[in-house]
Amino acid sequence: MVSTKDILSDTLRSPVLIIKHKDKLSPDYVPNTLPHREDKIRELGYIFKSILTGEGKDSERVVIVGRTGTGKTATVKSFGKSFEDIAEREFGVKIKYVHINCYRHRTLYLISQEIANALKLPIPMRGLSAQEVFKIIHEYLDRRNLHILVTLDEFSHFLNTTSTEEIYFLVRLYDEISVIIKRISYIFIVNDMHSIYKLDKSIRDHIVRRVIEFPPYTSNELYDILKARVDEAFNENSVDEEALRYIANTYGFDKGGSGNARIAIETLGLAGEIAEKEGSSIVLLDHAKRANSMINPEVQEMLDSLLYLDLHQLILLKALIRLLNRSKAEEVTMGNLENEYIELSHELGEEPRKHTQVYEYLRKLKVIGIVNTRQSGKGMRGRTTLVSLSLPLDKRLDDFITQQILVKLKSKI
Ligand SMILES: Nc1ncnc2c1ncn2[C@@H]1O[C@H](COP(=O)(O)OP(=O)(O)OP(=O)(O)O)[C@@H](O)[C@H]1O
Repeated sequence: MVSTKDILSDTLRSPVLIIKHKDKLSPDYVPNTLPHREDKIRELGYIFKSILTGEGKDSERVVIVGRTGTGKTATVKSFGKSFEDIAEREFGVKIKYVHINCYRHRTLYLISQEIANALKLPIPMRGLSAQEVFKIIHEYLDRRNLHILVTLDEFSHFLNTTSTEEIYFLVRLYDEISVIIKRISYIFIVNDMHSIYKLDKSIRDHIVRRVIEFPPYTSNELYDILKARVDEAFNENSVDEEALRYIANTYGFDKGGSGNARIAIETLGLAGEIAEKEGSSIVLLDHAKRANSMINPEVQEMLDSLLYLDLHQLILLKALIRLLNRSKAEEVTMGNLENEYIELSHELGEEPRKHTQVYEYLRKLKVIGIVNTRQSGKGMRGRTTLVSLSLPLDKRLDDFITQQILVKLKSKI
């Protein structure tokens, strides 16, 4: 038996856990709600409705196109599962949703096997061709009065590696096998239309009937997605608003980011882990910044672009770092930054640039993405620009900038 004292002692000494359900942060997890993809689910519903009402005699097809991390897989999987349920419950129609990743299954044969597996359909051991397997599948669907909706995710891998005959067979299935009811419909997922447009028209027209585009997420959209994920995966009140906003702004397409929800969620998860490791009970802005610099591929590009900055742009950046270090604040006013810049310029034997020029430098640093600016809200006298660093204050970054300044100063002599 463990004593109350021991239990309590263990509990009090054990690290603070911020993340409640780690699995809900995994890239494979499909949440119940998909903010900002509701209209896409509706569109899919309209397209495949004809299978339920029996009015469509054709095999339905739709192409889903969008950059990486725009929710294509999650949305389609979520749609497929609900579609199966509602079809049976409310319409008495049996539909099986089958999701196949063409990166893993990039031949017609492997695709036919995956469909058979999903239907739990035993395929005779003797070597059947993919075409024969498709016929057996169709006979089975007829016998069971079943439809299947097959999603071919990462479809470009199939198009780029398989033979024209196989592509032709897959998409012109009903020219090859004669049936009364066409029971197989498709969703094709691609990152761009390139691999489809280069196909012969006789194939392409059987793929591109309808297209649904998934645009990259804006920062406000990412914010809603992250917020919903925080509610599912984290303990209550354990993620600071600022941290969330920072991640959303970093990846928001409208702010120059990639609009990729996967990386945004990954950053959130890592920020949670960093905070936990440090014994913090809340994920703060600095945790998010550090997570970002570990994950974001754009950070390296940002550092590379520092090599192209002018001497005075670098001095301004160094002044910002010095001021942030000294004040231990997250952001500084433009006025203070300018004073620091003037002081540092004098220390380096440089004539400080004019006010308007300094503003121009700041704009450049903002475009690169290394600094953020915002207007102060109420509470400060007048409105002033507040400047912060978008990377964590890190000694390596500081040293790198100092070194670049020295290089530039030397090359002037
Ligand atoms: N609207 C959303 N709401 C909640 N989570 C989302 C949303 N969109 C994407 N996600 C999450 O972001 C991650 C990436 O999404 P998903 O895999 O669906 O993107 P994708 O467009 O299929 O990317 P890829 O082209 O790289 O396969 C997943 O973890 C998914 O759950």
